[in-house]
Amino acid sequence: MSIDRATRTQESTSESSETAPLLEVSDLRVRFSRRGRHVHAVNGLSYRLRPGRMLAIVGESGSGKSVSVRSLMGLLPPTAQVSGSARFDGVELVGMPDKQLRRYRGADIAMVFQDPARSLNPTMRVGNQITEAIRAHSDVDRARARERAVELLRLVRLAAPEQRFHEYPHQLSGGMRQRVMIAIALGAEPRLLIADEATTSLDVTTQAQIMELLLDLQERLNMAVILISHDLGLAASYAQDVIVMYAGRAVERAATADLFEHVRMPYTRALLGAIPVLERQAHTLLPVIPGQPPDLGALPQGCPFRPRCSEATERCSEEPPFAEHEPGHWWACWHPATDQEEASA
Ligand SMILES: Nc1ncnc2c1ncn2[C@@H]1O[C@H](COP(=O)(O)OP(=O)(O)OP(=O)(O)O)[C@@H](O)[C@H]1O
Repeated sequence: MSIDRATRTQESTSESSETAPLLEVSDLRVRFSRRGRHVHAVNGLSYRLRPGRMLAIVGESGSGKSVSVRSLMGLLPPTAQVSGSARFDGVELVGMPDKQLRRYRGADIAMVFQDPARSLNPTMRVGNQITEAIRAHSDVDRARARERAVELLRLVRLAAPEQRFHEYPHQLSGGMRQRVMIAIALGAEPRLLIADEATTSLDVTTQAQIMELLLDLQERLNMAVILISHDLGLAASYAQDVIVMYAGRAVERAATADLFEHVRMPYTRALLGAIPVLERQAHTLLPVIPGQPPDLGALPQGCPFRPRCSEATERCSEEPPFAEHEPGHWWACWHPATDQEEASA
């Protein structure tokens, strides 16, 4: 797997660890309750994110990735009960009234989703959609907002931005629409951009271009980025830190190069091991691991990965704590892999 970039960026870890975190999530929990049934979608998630860094949250479908970030933005249905803490620039988001939260949503914190075709207004020229986003968050006149919209289209590397400004979403390709969505998100000059499977529906070449763009913007604007993805290859190539989620909880977390070079958790190892070596060069979707993730409404006792884990023993009926076992490297497992095992795998 290509981790050159991760290795390079990891070198700056100690330097950036001096910077105060922009986002500090502690023991975040989300529970959906309906007719007496409780679904624990997020179970005690904690992480810190500094400006100018990209954190990837990866895991199989249903592991709680999207719910965890949507809960920060107040984008969950009323059946969701959110607890714990998420401090953005020192301000607590959990429990903040929606009216107040709206000031952050789309402004300081912006989100880009998987499906730009659905997120864009089909009846409105793309330039006007960006102009509106700019004016919604800053006090500029229409002419200045239009200039800024063209600048943003140029920033997201859309060819012929003046011409594209006047086009409708259906006149653009999927990759171009995703660039427009990013331009809209950037219109408010967010300090945190959350990309939720934002490149999943794109072909591999366009996906790489969009990711390069995000990386460039992150560095130039000192923006923090959370990348939600099924795609381990994508995480390895672009993010500086990775959290692997399983059954609503973080099961392994480390700087990217550390995680991929010293995999500890059997679940992460299974995810990596199931990717054929040749395909690791390309960005591949998460492979299928035998068995199913557990029902979040009826979690097994102990480690939630136990029923699918080749290393499981009696001890795993007790839940392993998620702890920092090596500097900067966290995992939740009684039987972590060693470097020797990794080398012979
Ligand atoms: N509105 C809801 N009501 C009840 N349960 C929900 C609701 N939304 C999500 N969930 C539960 O939360 C779990 C986690 O969902 P989430 O969308 O965060 O997973 P994910 O890891 O992002 O997966 P995917 O990539 O498929 O979106 C789901 O398995 C589902 O059981």
